[in-house]
Amino acid sequence: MKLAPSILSADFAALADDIKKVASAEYIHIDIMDGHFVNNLTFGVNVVKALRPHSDQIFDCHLMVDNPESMLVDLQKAGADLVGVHYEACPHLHRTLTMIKQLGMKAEVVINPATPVSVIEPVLGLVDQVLIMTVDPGFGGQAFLEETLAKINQLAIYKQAHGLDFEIEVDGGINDQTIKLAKKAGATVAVAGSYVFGAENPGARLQALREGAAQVEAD
Ligand SMILES: O=C(CO)[C@@H](O)[C@H](O)COP(=O)(O)O
Repeated sequence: MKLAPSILSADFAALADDIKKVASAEYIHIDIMDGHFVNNLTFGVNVVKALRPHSDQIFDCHLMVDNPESMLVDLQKAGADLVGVHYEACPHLHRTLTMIKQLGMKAEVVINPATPVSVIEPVLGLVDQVLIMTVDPGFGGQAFLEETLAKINQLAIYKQAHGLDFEIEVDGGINDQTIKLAKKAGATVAVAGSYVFGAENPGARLQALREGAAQVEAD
């Protein structure tokens, strides 16, 4: 499984130093929140740009914002590799995902825990990654919602049945135990914030996640 440490739980005064502590991860997960779509405000395009010279990892930008289309060009210039937009924030989802791809970035669609997989079926042929939120977005440190496991599994089955090729990412409440449930259900990428950056040694936490995931076979 690929790992995506979320800098939402890193030290905001030392982000460049903190991402070096998770250099063994495939992705850096960057939660961009606008205080409208979710009730929290984090960082924007300027932070993506400032961090870019400090890492060669995939910058996985999760947009928890209204009107995400308005920041796509700037995100591309800042060095984002993969951009996730919420189904719940995009009335013209097909167009928004196409715009991400035309800008040369990988496109991801994100759904909240209460949103069914069926609503994104029309865009699954377009995307590089689907993010199934395993908590309601906005804050780190929440408990993994086990109700989302059925959706992960449903998506994995749909992907296989239709011969599609996208990663299935999970985000929220991931630790060395819940990563096993997510992998068994079919997830291929795991975001983890507080479990990684809340520890003295974030690198050791990544290793624990890898060991947890290695103990299970996907369904
Ligand atoms: O998108 C979000 C929260 O909205 C996440 O990326 C959090 O950063 C996950 O934090 P933990 O649940 O792993 O602490």
